[in-house]
Amino acid sequence: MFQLTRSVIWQALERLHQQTRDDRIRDYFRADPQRFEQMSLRVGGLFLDYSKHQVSDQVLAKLLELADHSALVQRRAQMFSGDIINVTEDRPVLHTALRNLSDEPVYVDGEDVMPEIQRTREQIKRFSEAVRSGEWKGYSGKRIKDVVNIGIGGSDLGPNMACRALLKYRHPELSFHFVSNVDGTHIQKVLSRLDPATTLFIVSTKTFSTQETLLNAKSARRWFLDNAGEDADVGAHFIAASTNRRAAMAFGIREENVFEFWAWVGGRYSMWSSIGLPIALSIGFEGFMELLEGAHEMDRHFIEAPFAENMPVLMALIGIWYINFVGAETQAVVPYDQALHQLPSFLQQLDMESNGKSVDIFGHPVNYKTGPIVWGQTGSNGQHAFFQLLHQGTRYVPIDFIASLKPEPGFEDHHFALLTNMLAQANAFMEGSQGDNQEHGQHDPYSCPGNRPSSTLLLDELTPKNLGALIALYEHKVFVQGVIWNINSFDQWGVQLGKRIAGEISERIDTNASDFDASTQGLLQLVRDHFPHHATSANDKAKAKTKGKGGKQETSS
Ligand SMILES: O=P(O)(O)OC[C@H]1O[C@H](O)[C@H](O)[C@@H](O)[C@@H]1O
Repeated sequence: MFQLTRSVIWQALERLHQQTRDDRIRDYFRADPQRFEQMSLRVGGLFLDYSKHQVSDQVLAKLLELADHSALVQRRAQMFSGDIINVTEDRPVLHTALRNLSDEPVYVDGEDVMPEIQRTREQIKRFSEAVRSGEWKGYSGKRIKDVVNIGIGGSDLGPNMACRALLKYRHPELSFHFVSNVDGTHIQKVLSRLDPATTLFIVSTKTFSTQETLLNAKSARRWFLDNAGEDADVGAHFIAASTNRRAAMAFGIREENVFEFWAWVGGRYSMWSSIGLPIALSIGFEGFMELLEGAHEMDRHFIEAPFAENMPVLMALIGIWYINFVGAETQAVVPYDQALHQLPSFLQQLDMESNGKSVDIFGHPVNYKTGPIVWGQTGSNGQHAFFQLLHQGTRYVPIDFIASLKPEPGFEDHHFALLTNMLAQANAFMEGSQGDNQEHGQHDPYSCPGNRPSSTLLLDELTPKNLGALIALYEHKVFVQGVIWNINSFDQWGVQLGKRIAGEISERIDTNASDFDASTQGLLQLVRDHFPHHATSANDKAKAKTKGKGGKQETSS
């Protein structure tokens, strides 16, 4: 069996790490005046500078060999052409088809999926135009003013992040709200500010079985019925984005208002599908198409560019260098752009749910590190919160700085300060500073060690198109890493386990839970005291479930 860590290239990379571990990044620049030109590239409206990394030319060449000798070319072709690469769920992975703007067909089980994707796009177009123009009326004849997306995970983070990022393109008479947490205070707070007669709810859930989303959707419907319309009016205020048409209709959503998507779209890759409906409602269908276009262009780049000039491949390889050879545990993402403040959360799910795996595609445990801990928040706020640790702490954290060049009219001075702060930080992380006592070999509290690496990603402007390209870039980076680690980036059995146990615990609220550990039993007892009324209903449900055993297993998200 092929073992990644025993391969000649892997071992050469380990040796290279020993040889270069004391290299200073700044010395690479001194030795090579062309380093910035050579280690930066542009794709459409995105510019990546990856020169400030502790990666010598030799290391980069060896990392590229690692990619050349991996299954990347083959797996990339398999993904784009609809082969079953999500092996544990027996599915293709085709978010790229959702933004396929070429005339090329994409086949699943011998059938071209492009016509149905186009049909759904048309449906999104018609609906978003009707709501935006005011032609779509609520039950009392008023136009929609507020849109509430109810969803969680991939059914929340993508549209939420994109709507906020593209806020300046928003329809001036529409406001957007995102409810995800099962904590009732979340939905309560949102509803308290809304008028049911002018509110549209989008129940966004691939499976239509996610507990948090269903509870929030039911509370929203109850609020609507208590404060406004009747059952027959629900259809004018609730629509769904789901693969589970039947469950959505059982909820009271009209068949024509269930916006379909397909099992081969993973939750965290779904903002290009009907899950992106809030984006189309906010910025208009044309803007939504521009988002798809940006992603499609990045897809083309990913397919066509040689690895040495391929933005997602280079980002993935540099990440692998830090994770597997240098030993970094985390990856920080710091957008110097307030509109991108949800981006770290989005990327956290994208990366950690995809590559948080410890067995390879054959089910064998891996003996190397896989996906990093992804975290971050906007600069310049982060500078005044956690940057201290990055500058002087004992951890080694590679950083992705992200910013858009074009300032907001009227706020040029703010934007200038924002960008110069970002450049200053990237420089300071690399250069560090020497304290006065350095030469005496004493520990100096003023000195910063430097040699901390970063990438800088610049968008010409934060447009729908550039945002689409940015997100597709990270999707492919995660994909490339998954291929090199030989893991399945498209399942999420850990999350499914949590969902299953949550169901089991809630069913045990009034029964003997002795098969759970003592801690869970003890804690459950404390919970039980507060929910005596739940006991009977949970028990009934448990009995009903036992009766109905053997039913079809719910599809995963
Ligand atoms: O869209 P849903 O079926 O409601 O699933 C929502 C979310 O559920 C889980 O958390 C999965 O791990 C996510 O990938 C998914 O996006």
